[in-house]
Amino acid sequence: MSFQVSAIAAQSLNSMPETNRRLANFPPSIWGDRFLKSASELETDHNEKINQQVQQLKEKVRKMLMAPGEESSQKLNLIDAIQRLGVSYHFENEIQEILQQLHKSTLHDSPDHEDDVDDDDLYTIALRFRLLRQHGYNISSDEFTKFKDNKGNFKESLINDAQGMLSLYEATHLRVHGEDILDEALVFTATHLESVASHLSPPLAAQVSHALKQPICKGMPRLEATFYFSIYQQDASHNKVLLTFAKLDFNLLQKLHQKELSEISRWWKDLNFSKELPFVRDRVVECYFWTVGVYFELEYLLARRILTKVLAMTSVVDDIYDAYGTLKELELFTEAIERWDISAIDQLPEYMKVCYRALLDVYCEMDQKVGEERSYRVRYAREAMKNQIRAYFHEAKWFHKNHIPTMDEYMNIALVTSTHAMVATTSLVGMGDIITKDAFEWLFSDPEVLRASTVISRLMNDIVSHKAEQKRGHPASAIECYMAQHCTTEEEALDEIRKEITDAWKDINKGCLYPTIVPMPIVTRILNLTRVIDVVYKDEDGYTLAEIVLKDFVAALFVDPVSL
Ligand SMILES: CC(C)=CCC/C(C)=C/COP(=O)(O)OP(=O)(O)O
Repeated sequence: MSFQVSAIAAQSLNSMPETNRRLANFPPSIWGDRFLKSASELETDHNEKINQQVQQLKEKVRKMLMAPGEESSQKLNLIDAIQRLGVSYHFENEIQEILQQLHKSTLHDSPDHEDDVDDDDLYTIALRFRLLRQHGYNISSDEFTKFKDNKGNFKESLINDAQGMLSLYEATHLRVHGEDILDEALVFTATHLESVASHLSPPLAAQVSHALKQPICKGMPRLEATFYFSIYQQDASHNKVLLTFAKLDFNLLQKLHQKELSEISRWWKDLNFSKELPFVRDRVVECYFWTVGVYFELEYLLARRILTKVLAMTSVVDDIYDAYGTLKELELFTEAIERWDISAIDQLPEYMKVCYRALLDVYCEMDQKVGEERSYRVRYAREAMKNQIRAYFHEAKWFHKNHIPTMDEYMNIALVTSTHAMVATTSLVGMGDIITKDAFEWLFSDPEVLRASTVISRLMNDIVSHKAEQKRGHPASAIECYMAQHCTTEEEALDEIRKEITDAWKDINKGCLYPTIVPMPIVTRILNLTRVIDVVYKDEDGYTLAEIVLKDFVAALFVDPVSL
């Protein structure tokens, strides 16, 4: 779908002379005041009771997890269920301890490991591989060779083992460069799962078709949990304590998210952009969804508030640079951003003043909230935003000159305008003591994992949005640049770009393995940001066309409680 486009001769909102502006006529927000209203309803005694119940159930789950003497395959299944139901954040140390032990026994082939009679089926081996890789252990993929025949193909008999194939399929998404066996395994499992999906019994059939669209490791954990509740419930051997705990915990956290979203919606409404800047996308709810994809846990409350506000403001600035602003105005705004001083506001047209003031206010609030000791974080975040806006201006100049850059030239700038590096930097500002100056320096050194994540963000966005953007008038995207440079068709350009995305995921997987240069929670932010991209830009420009893509996801996370 493409939205209506018009280039109009508009009287500027602040009686500037008549100017030719591109208006994208973005679809309005679908949420209206929905999240604004709910704040007062949220704090109830009822929550307190549920809180107590959750604590009791949590202890029961912890005991199950730490119970000695179970076969490792059972433990793996329990860990997998805990993770997929979205509650592994309660048991990080316990899970780490179990997997560390398992990894040791896998490496040394200890007697414990040999005693495990049930651990050499495809399902269990692939599950163990996935869980260990997900937790940063660089376990070898060689073990999968035993599922090949003497011609080097995966054995035909595996086709009858849908559970095993699904488990292997999920494991392949953690592959790094050079793991040809997992490349082959992905083709093998995806092909056969597609052909058997419709013949499988209900929970497995739903699981397979979901997995083919959204593999676990690329999905947003909280969203995946909402899907997995019903799958797990239909499994006759499911653990009732765990399921009840996970559902109650989900609903409790949802209340907290609703409260935050209500506060953020209030801030957004008070900015009055719908009147002052009616030509920009109104997507504050989707920005909060994005942020919850980066971190959903209770402890990241401040980090979420900071990141959502920056995302919402970036979206406004993006629309001004991509569409509404004239080149002259953009030059003025870019200069004002370099100065980063409220006195620079005088040089701006009225509509830009509104945006500039709101942007600076967000960073002032950030400074106040993090306190003096952490104000260095805000300086990094500000630098990242300046880089971002410089790059926006660069793209705007290309557009006004009708310049189609080479791919290298394009990527140099477009990786910055993807917002990803700026968002990753800003995501650390409100986090706890684990963040140090070194973490920011690392981000600013363009590490491979961040670059890969940025490549995915830019290219996935371009694939789904370039047609509508070109129609309304927008700087060339990767697709136009690639076609012009290599004289290819659009389909050929898309094939090449999709390969780059696949390669970039391998870099991300590698970057998430120990040893990492910075603490894992920092790398996890980058991984989570990439997952958001996979969800938002999989088939459509889900951010702009929020009604088509994100509406149900937003409702699942912030509107509908899980039924018990
Ligand atoms: C939630 C986030 C990350 C908000 C920041 C604003 C933004 C750049 C959104 C994507 O817009 P786009 O698809 O128009 O980007 P581009 O102009 O780079 O194509």
